This record gives sequence, C-alpha cells and structure tokens, in this order.
Amino acid sequence: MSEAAQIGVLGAGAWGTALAQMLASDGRAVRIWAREPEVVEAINAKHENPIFLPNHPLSPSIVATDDLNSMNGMEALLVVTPAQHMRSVLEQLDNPGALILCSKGIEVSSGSFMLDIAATLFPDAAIAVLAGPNFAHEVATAQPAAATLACREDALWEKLAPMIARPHFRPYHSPDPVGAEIGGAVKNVLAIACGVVDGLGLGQNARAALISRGFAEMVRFGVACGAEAETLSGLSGLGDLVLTCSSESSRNFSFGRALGQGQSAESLMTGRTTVAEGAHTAPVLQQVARDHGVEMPIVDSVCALLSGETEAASIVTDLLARPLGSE
Ligand SMILES: NC(=O)C1=CN([C@@H]2O[C@H](COP(=O)(O)OP(=O)(O)OC[C@H]3O[C@@H](n4cnc5c(N)ncnc54)[C@H](O)[C@@H]3O)[C@@H](O)[C@H]2O)C=CC1
Ligand SMILES: O=C(CO)COP(=O)(O)O
Repeated sequence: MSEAAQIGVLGAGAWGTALAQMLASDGRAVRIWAREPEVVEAINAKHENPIFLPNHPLSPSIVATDDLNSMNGMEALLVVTPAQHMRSVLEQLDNPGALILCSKGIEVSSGSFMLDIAATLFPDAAIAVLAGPNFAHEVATAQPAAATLACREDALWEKLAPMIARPHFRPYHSPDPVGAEIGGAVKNVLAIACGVVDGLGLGQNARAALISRGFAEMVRFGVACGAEAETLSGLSGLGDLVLTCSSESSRNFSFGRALGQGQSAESLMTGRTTVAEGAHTAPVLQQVARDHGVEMPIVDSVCALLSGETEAASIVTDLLARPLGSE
C-alpha cells in the first residue's frame, strides 16, 4: 500500500492520465479525479484508461476518484480539464493547494485566460502554468519531454519542480505564467490552420510559412496581453507550435486537415469525445485580439472557416492576397 498522495490531477482525459502516469512512474502515489465513473473504475481495477488513453498500462500507485472533495488540501493539484470546463470544476473545490494549470485555451463565455479564472476563484492560492510540446501518448510511455513550469515566485518553482520532474520529464522555470499559457492557447488555433494547408495538399513550404507568420501573431498577441516575448520563443510557445503544427498526432492539426479535405466544422464537432481546443479558442482569441488592437490574419481565417463564412481553399488565397509588407 502506497503513502497518501500529495499530488493530484484534476481531469482524466488523455493529458491528465499521461501526467498522472508520468508522476507515478517512480511509484509515487497520485490521486486523479475523473468525471466518468467508468474511467474511475478502469483506472482502479485494471490500471488503464481505455476511453481517453487506450493501450497505455498505468501504475497501480495512481488512484482514481469521482469525489471532488477528496482533491482539496493536496500539496499540488494539476488542473487538466478542457479549458471550457475548468471554471465549473474548480468552483466545486474550496481548498485546492498549489494549482498547476495545464489546460490550453481561453474561456469562450468570458474571454478569460485560465490564470485569471483560477486567481479569481482562489485569490490566495499559489498558481503555476505547465505547458510545452507534450503529446500525451509519448509522455505516458516515458519518452523524453520538456515543458515550461511558469510561476512568478522562485519559492514556488523550488517547491514544485522536484514534485514534477522525472528522469524523462524535465521542467524549465519561467517567471512568466501569462506567456506560458498564451503560447499553449494560441498554438492550437494555428495548428488548425496548418492542418488545413496539409489537407489541401499545399506542401511543406506553405506550412513553414504559416508556422513562422503564426508565431509572429502569437508574439504580437502575447506581448499586448503582458507576456514576455522570450517566453513565447520557448517550449510553451514556439516549441509547442512546431510540434502541434507538424503532426497528425495533434487533434487540432487533424481537425484542420479534415477541414482542408472538405469536411465541415459542424460535422467534426458533432459527437466528439476528445477535445480540439483550437476550435473553441479561435473566435474568443479573435475577439480578445481585436480588443487589444492586435492583427491576427491567420486566426481570422480559421474563424471564417469555422463559422462557414469561407471555404478552406479561399483562406489561403485571401492570406496570400493581403497587402505586401515587411516581415
Ligand atoms: N492530449 C494532449 O496531448 C495534451 C492536452 N493538453 C490540454 O489538456 C486539456 C485536456 O485535454 P485532454 O486531456 O487531451 O482531453 P481529452 O480530449 O483526452 O478528453 C476530454 C476530457 O474532457 C472532459 N470533459 C468532458 N466534458 C466535461 C465537462 N462537462 N466538465 C469537465 N470535464 C469534461 C472529459 O472528462 C475528459 O477528461 C486541454 O486543454 C488540452 O489542450 C495539453 C497538453 C497535451
Ligand atoms: O498540446 C498538445 C501537445 O503539446 C496536444 O495537442 P492537440 O490538443 O492538438 O492534440
């Protein structure tokens, strides 16, 4: 029997489950909250999560629960719900300990970043952001990965880093949680655009151009929202952008690819159990960017495609037809 868990994971989708497995890879006790009773049952009885992370055996030191109350009072709690559900889940806690935000998105109903939601709900809590180029299935199989663990206070980094670091998972400190979370939220929308280009068969040059110009949008937006440009050049910004824009393992890239191949956004969203965060974030990102006076033409194109206002083929023509200017 292992000791009581000091670290918890809120949300047992692919990423929450993979993080729990990474944390438990040295036998440490980890408690994970799952929304679905069948996920709780499968993790506890069979040490697997066939719904959200199939074919990955899990450590028996991971204990799942459907009781949110039992997630209070832990030393650290990784928050890994989809962005649109983070508020409603966190609202049910009253004393969650240090929060490590791992969701990548902007709340549609309020235009809020995850950091702002968590800080409003728990003004006294220590809050960090964990973000980087990290596909769940690779982290779950202990393939090497690195991520940004961003928090303003050095003391919090010193407390959390040894709780999170494992031989195959290396966190790097950043003092800029705003930048770390913006990189993760924006890259999902840009990955949809890269998927569209792939689905249309437009080639590698076009994709590299989109990644570079998308990164310029990310930096403009981030800096306008108070991020450091340096953070956006790191793991949680450029690193995650490159990963997500280059692989069919990305749900956002695959979503965009299907759009590029002619499927509608509506049909791709219907009945979906896994999350393509960029599809939710795109319109609210566009709005927040406009509020800050920031131009994001690639994000605008993704929004037009998602709303059915334009077709996949014409978004690329429209981008190429923009007035010529400096890089
Ligand atoms: N999968 C990955 O490789 C990575 C995912 N992320 C981020 O982690 C977050 C979670 O994504 P995944 O774990 O991949 O999810 P997933 O797509 O594997 O699973 C969907 C999740 O949504 C939850 N859910 C559905 N309806 C809900 C509701 N009403 N209230 C609360 N939860 C609800 C389900 O319980 C499940 O945990 C996202 O923001 C994603 O961008 C970050 C890094 C890597
Ligand atoms: O955030 C991720 C990798 O860092 C996962 O990307 P997708 O949500 O597009 O699968």
